[in-house]
Amino acid sequence: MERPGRLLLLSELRVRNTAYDVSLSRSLLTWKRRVSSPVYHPFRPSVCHSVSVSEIISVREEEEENGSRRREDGSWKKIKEREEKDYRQAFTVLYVERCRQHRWRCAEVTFTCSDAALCQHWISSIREQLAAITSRPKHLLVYINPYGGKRQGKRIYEQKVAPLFALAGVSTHVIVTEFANHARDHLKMEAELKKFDGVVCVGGDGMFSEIIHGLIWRTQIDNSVDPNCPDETLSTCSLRIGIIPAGSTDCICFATVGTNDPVTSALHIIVGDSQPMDVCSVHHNNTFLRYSVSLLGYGFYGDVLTDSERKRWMGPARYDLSGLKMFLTHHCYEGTVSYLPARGIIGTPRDAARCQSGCVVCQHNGRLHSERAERYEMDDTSDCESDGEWRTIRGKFLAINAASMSCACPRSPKGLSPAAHLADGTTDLILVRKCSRFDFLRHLLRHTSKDDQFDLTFVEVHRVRRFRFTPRHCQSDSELELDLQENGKHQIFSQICRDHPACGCAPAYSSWNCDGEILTHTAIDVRAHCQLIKLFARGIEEPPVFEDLTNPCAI
Ligand SMILES: CCCCCCCCCCCCC/C=C/[C@@H](O)[C@H](COP(=O)(O)O)NC(=O)CCCCC
Ligand SMILES: Nc1ncnc2c1ncn2[C@@H]1O[C@H](COP(=O)(O)OP(=O)(O)O)[C@@H](O)[C@H]1O
Ligand SMILES: [Ca+2]
Repeated sequence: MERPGRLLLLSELRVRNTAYDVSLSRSLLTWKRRVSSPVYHPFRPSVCHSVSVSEIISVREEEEENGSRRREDGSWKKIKEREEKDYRQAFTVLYVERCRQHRWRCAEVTFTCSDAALCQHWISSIREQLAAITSRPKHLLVYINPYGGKRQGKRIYEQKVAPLFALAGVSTHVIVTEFANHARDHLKMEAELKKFDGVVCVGGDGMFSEIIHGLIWRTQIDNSVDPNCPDETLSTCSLRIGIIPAGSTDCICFATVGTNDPVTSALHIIVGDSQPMDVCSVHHNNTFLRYSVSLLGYGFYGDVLTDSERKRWMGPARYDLSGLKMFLTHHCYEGTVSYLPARGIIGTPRDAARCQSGCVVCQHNGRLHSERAERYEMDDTSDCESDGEWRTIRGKFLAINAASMSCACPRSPKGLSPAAHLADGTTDLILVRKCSRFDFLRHLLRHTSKDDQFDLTFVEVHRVRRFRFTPRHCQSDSELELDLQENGKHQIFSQICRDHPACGCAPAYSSWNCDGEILTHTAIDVRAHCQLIKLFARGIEEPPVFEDLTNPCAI
């Protein structure tokens, strides 16, 4: 919490008919109960509240008519003659209140004063402070997927989000999508982006994916960048994106805000938070396929997604059923993974520390990345190819996953890669080699417990800037020959496995799950782009240990 700084206003006002010293500085609104007697009173401790100006949602003048005051819901409350005789002028401050598990709520406090001019002075002073915050959005473009998750997107927006935007004076242009890719194409070709301060996505990870595809594509075209070239340095998108969770997994919202709660997300949008985020571009043979911000998964997660699409009618529960089915199926896939390790950065995928609000790892690695990009631009060489040495791994895998962020979600609150960073310009490449069903179950279960899912002999994890994958059936003859020379014996076993599918590594083909969408190709080239987009979020906040120590009133 910030220190109050120079006071702009200090008055004696009342809250529920009790006298308070209320002060306003550029950073804080504080109200402290007046102590009538200097004698220490154990049952009536000095009560002090403070709220950061940056977390005030709005201020409302309370109307008074015939001795009654209008409540927030529009009903009228009689003013008690005896109690508030001289305190009939009132204003209400609406502000962010933190609840359990990273949830935010809109709380309010009503101050009464004896003097109409003083009341107006308070209202206008708070409004002036709010108007001076330039990072707050005033006009938003909202896309609602009415069919995401439990099909509640429209209701969630209308009942929980729109009233908060109205309170905060945020105007909106709302589009309820009519078909898949409606939002993406509207952003790509039609939307008048100059009119807006941000885009809001009401839906799940798949819907968010549509939004970033529209925005990133449009930004590249506007800046004459060729999105088909995997070596191009992409232009960063200026518009921030807000996510109102209304999908099935909602991992991007969970991993950037800490909870899947529409009110919390709406409040992060209103206060104008900003969280940069890495984006991976996925290419096949120098042709652009898709962008990914969370999970790129081949094998297990690709198969779960493919199977679950046929069960969409079940809603979010489809993933549990398909997850169980694919676990029992236990397919393994052969292929070659090559990757470019991230060099010079701080942080590893095995760190105990997590990416949090104001993360120093993201700041440091982000700076490093832009310095390098500037240097490479002057040298006119591609940053990726000259960045280090490629390493290659051939083998049979149950899953090949790349997590550009933790991918924390209600199913796995620590995520697929708990120490991954939102904005460090890297992705964590997780290789789960062929193992028994029992071992794979141990690995999966560790996503839901404190145990380290990477501390198993058949799992390896690398923090990378770029990687390529070629499934065995797409390898060229020369690559296959190289395989044979390197691994002749192993190839003979491969043949035996093919003839006996029960062993679990029959040459089945998987697909890539790219943020919840199935990719059309399996041989891919993936590159992490540091901080390409920004969200209306602030990363995961550390819960306060001792509330009072953070409260300036207590110091
Ligand atoms: C026996 C216990 C097994 C527990 C395993 C839990 C591991 C869960 C990790 C989930 C990571 C999810 C990463 C996010 C993926 C989403 O992009 C994608 C689409 O989401 P949406 O558009 O909202 O539907 N969701 C999935 O692919 C679902 C994966 C579920 C795997 C069980
Ligand atoms: N109006 C619509 N009709 C059908 N599909 C849509 C519509 N709007 C968006 N979609 C698509 O629905 C898919 C799933 O959306 P999403 O909001 O992520 O829900 P879920 O999390 O349940 O998968 C996305 O691929 C998106 O492109
Ligand atoms: Ca990252």
